[in-house]
This record gives sequence, structure tokens and C-alpha cells, in this order.
Amino acid sequence: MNSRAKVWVRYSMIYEDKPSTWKIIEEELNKPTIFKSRESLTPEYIPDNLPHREREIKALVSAFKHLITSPGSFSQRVLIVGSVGTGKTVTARVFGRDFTRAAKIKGYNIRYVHINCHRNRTLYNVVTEIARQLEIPLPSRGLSVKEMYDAILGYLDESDTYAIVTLDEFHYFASIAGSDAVYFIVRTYDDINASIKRLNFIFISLDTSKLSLLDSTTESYLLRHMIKLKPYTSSELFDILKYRASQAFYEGVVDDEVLRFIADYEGSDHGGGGNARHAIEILLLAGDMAESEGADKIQLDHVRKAIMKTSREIINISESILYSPVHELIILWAIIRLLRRTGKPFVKMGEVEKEYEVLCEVLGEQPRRHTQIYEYVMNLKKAGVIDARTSGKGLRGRTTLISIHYGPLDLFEKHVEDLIYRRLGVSR
Ligand SMILES: Nc1ncnc2c1ncn2[C@@H]1O[C@H](COP(=O)(O)OP(=O)(O)OP(=O)(O)O)[C@@H](O)[C@H]1O
Repeated sequence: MNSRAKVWVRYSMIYEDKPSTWKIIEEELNKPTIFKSRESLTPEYIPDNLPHREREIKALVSAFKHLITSPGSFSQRVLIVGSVGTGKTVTARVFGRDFTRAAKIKGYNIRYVHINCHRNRTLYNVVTEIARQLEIPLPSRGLSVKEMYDAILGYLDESDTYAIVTLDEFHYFASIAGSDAVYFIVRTYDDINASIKRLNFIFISLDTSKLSLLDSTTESYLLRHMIKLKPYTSSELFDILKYRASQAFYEGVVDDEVLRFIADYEGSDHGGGGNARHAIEILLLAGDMAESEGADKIQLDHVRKAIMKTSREIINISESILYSPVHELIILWAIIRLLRRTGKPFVKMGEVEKEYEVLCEVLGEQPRRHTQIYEYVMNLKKAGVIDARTSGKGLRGRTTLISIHYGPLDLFEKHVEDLIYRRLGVSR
């Protein structure tokens, strides 16, 4: 029997033994997928480009340019601050990756080290981690922190290497390791008489409040070169999502409308946190949901469900509308019904009024006038239940566009409907 025949016999045996399992595996493996690269949406992934962080990358290049123009002339320290998900980590990492590559091409030996202070919270851990990432062999026991640090500086001298060390979550290190530890790192060269200064630092922190616990000279060292990252606006998030989606999904899987919906939900100018991590998380989760349903596109409802899963806000919704007047609830019901029926991200004020009148008729209620309806819509907006804004150019005439940014609408509708019937004391 030749080897192909042998393989075939073996294949048939396995197939006959476990036909159903085999089939399941085969089917799963051959199932079409919407993901071109799912891993590119995971938190560890470092993208090639960073839309809307070009200015910050430029600022970092200019801060560390001396490593090429006059290496060793001084030790740079830059502080990056910004709230959660504003791209602090990824900006430092992308800069580190690309700056060292560019330097290498020019013949300079610069290494980038990234340390998470959540994971390495003592001075000892931080120094050991610097050595590990620089691949400096140190005895695992017996050396003091100072001796290890000296060994690192010695190694950099011997190998004519410069290093940029990022201490991420630095506020954590500052509060746990204490001011002496911070002093040790931040003022590395104050106590050492080194003519060539090879270690440089980027400190990443949520804000500057923890740093004020340090002595004023150390604090002023840190604040001297500060890059502040602002929360992303909706349009910035849209560009980021568009780029990240183009890497992660096959063409045609995600429409702009879906991306804009996530961007509007999370954008700082629309009351969101401006958090890119959250926006990307929602996109990934929505993609997973579409994939597991066997859908070939991500729909708004996948996004709504993903938002609900990743958000705590839904818990507060019921409370926000618990004391709403009944006609405010009927308007909310009309909005939900229209959003569900049309599958669009927003509905127009005029459409809502018409739907509201229909519902009033069904409920045997006298519809309120336009100004009152408008006031109710604004109340719902103030309570954070809906998003309402005036349409810009592109739609004929100006109108109020209304959307709801969370939750599966079917569950929400049921909740509101129950509340209305209970309030009216009508049985169905
Ligand atoms: N401008 C951008 N372009 C593309 N992706 C981005 C951009 N900004 C942030 N991201 C992505 O958003 C996610 C969060 O970014 P990052 O972890 O850098 O935020 P952070 O400010 O360090 O947050 P934290 O304070 O929680 O550590 C990452 O997946 C990152 O790749």
C-alpha cells in the first residue's frame, strides 16, 4: 500500500469512529469568517498607525532627538498623562518601536523598554525588569538594587547603547513604591558623575495628582516635559475605528454607520469617556456576536448588545425613567419603536411625533402639543436616556435627531411598555 492509500485508510478509520465530531471540526474550520485578523483588535496588539496621535509622536521625537544629534548629552524625562483609553501606552510603544528602528537604520543603537508598574510595583522589580528586557545577564540573587542599576549602566556603556525606558502606570509605582523609589529612578544622574548619560525615561500616568506627593524638585523634573492626551472626540474615534476595522475585518463587514454609532456613543463631545479601548472592545464584541450568529455583517443590534455587555449604564436607565411623566414615557416608547423598525442609528423629531400620536390613540390618551413634546425629549436627553441633537448639513432643513446608545432595544421597549401600562393602570 502506498503512503497516500495509508493516509486515506487512516482518515476513513477516524472518520468512521467519530463521524459527528469530525464533521463538527471540519465544519467549524471551514466556516467563513468575517475576521481578517481578530487578534488585531485585542488589547496587546500594537497597530502600525495611530490616527490623531501624530502630534504627540512628533513631540516625543523632538524630546528624544538628542539621542541621535548629540547622544549622551543629557538624560531625557517625559511625562505622558491622560485619562483611561486615550492611547498613552500605545503612543509610547509605537514611538519606541519606530524611533529605535529609524535610529538603527542611521547606525545608532537605541533600545526601548516598556514596564508596567502594575505588574512591577517595587523598585527591585522595576530594575530587574529593565535588565531582563535589555537582556543583561544578572545573578538572580544577592545583588542590591543599586548594584543591579550600576550593572545596567555599565552594560550600556560597554555596548555603546542608549535606552528609553517607559514606566507605565507610574502613578501606581509612585503611590506604592514611595518617593525614595521615584527619586532613585527620576534623578538617576543627579548622584552619578557620568559624562555620557544613556538612560532616558517616559513616565505614563493617569493624572498629575499623585505626583504632588513627591518632593517638589522631583515633581518639577517630571512636569517639565509633559504631553497631555485628551479624551477622543466622536470624529476622532470614528477615524480610529475605521482604521482598526479595516485591519480586522474583511471588506463590507462593517458599515460606517455602525462605526459612527460606536464613536458617537463613546466620543467625549457626546458625553462619552473618549476611551478608544472601550470603543475597540465594543467593535470586537459586536464582531464576535455577528460571527457566532453566522452573520456576514455587523448590524447595529450587535453593537447595541455589545454596548450593553460592556457598559454599566443600563443599570441606571430604569432609575432615570422611574419618575418620568407618562407622556414622556410614551415618547420614549415611540423613539424605541421607530429605532427598532427602521434599524437606523437615529430618528427624526417629526417621525417621533407621528409615532407618538399613533401610540396615544392606541392607549386612549390625548396627545400633548409640540412644545410639550419637545420639552419631554429634552428632559430625556438631560437624564442621559437618549441622545438628541440638531442635524447638521446634509439633511434638508434642520431637525432634531434622536438616538439611543445602549441596550438591546427589544428588552428596553418591553421595560418601557410595562411601565406605561402600569402607570396608566390599563390591563392588556
Ligand atoms: N490613536 C489611536 N489609533 C489606533 N488605536 C488606538 C489609538 N489610541 C488608542 N488606541 C487603541 O485603544 C486601546 C487603548 O489604548 P491605550 O492602552 O494606549 O490607552 P491608555 O491611555 O494607555 O489606557 P490606560 O490608562 O487604561 O492604560 C488600545 O487597544 C490601543 O491600541
